[in-house]
Amino acid sequence: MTVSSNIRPWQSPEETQEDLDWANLTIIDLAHFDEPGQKQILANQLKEASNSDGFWAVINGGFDQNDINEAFAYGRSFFEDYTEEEKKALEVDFTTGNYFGYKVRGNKPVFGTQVRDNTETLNIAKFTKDDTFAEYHKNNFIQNNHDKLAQLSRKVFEVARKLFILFAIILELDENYFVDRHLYDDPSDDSLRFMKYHPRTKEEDAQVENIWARAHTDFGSLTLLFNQVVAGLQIKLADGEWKYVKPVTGGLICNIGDTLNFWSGGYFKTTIHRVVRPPEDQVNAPRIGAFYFVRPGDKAQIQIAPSPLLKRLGLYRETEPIGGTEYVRKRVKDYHDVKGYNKQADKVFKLGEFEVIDGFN
Ligand SMILES: O=C(O)CCC(=O)C(=O)O
Ligand SMILES: [Fe+2]
Repeated sequence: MTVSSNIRPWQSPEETQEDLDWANLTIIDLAHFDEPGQKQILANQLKEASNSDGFWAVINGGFDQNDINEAFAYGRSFFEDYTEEEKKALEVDFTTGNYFGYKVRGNKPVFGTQVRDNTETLNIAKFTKDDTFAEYHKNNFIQNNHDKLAQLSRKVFEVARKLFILFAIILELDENYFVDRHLYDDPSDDSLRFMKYHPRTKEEDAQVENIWARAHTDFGSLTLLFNQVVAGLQIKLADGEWKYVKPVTGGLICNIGDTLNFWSGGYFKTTIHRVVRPPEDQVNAPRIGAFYFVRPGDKAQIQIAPSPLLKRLGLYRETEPIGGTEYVRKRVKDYHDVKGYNKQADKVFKLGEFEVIDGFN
């Protein structure tokens, strides 16, 4: 067994010198969140972002660039310090629709070619008070770093909790409307994710239109991405143009997923995004990703929130509630329990009145 209580420090790769077409992300500074009057100010800023690009960056939510580098150091340790056998001790079983554990690289062909996907992924379930997900923590990496990962998972969730308060304020709901539906200690398929992209050759990438992660929207309520220095993540703006997400030192890049979009009657935008082959000066840099995905669980019934704002805007209607976990598992299964990653352009995923476009060109 590889014991790695000594995690090697992470050296952030150099930023690209290429002049890429960057998106203008709003920066939400949480430094003064708890001071009187601040939440309303931040809610106004977030309203703009969530209503237009659906992506923004958070700073001072308890993370600085050192904390972010530390998270990357843990991610790298999993991918590089553990054997295939140790990693596979906890392998994802997509037939169940839960996405906990390890997904090997290259398990599926892309766009009907011979080229295979280039990502290794580890999804770490929550560390709740009742240890609800203990069975999904059974691998050497998680065991060796249990307390640290538990701390990291809760700490990043705290940023999401603050954002949920702002979303409720925007919709003129009780401040805890979304907080109560996304409690860390309630069971839900949230995950702290580490991901590693393995560069392919130029020729291989050309066969799959240089796509490293096909266009999609995120399944859950909120996604937080630890500042990614290696360019490649692109968002699709309302005018159809793709823009790169620029690194934000010390920032967490956040975006709205399909469930929060539904909860808000479509008011909070869920933005299509993808990952393309990085620029040539970064293509061989290690592209490790660290994320937190917040997803509704059993206690969260997804339905359009009875928001005064949505009512005024004509976006409110009564909807039949959908169980959070039921939705998440069906969606994961539908997306991943397949023979290959194809475009499936305009394919629709439907559960009750909840419809999501699930494939894009
Ligand atoms: O790796 C990235 O930059 C984004 C990946 C992503 O969109 C996802 O895993 O949902
Ligand atoms: Fe995504």
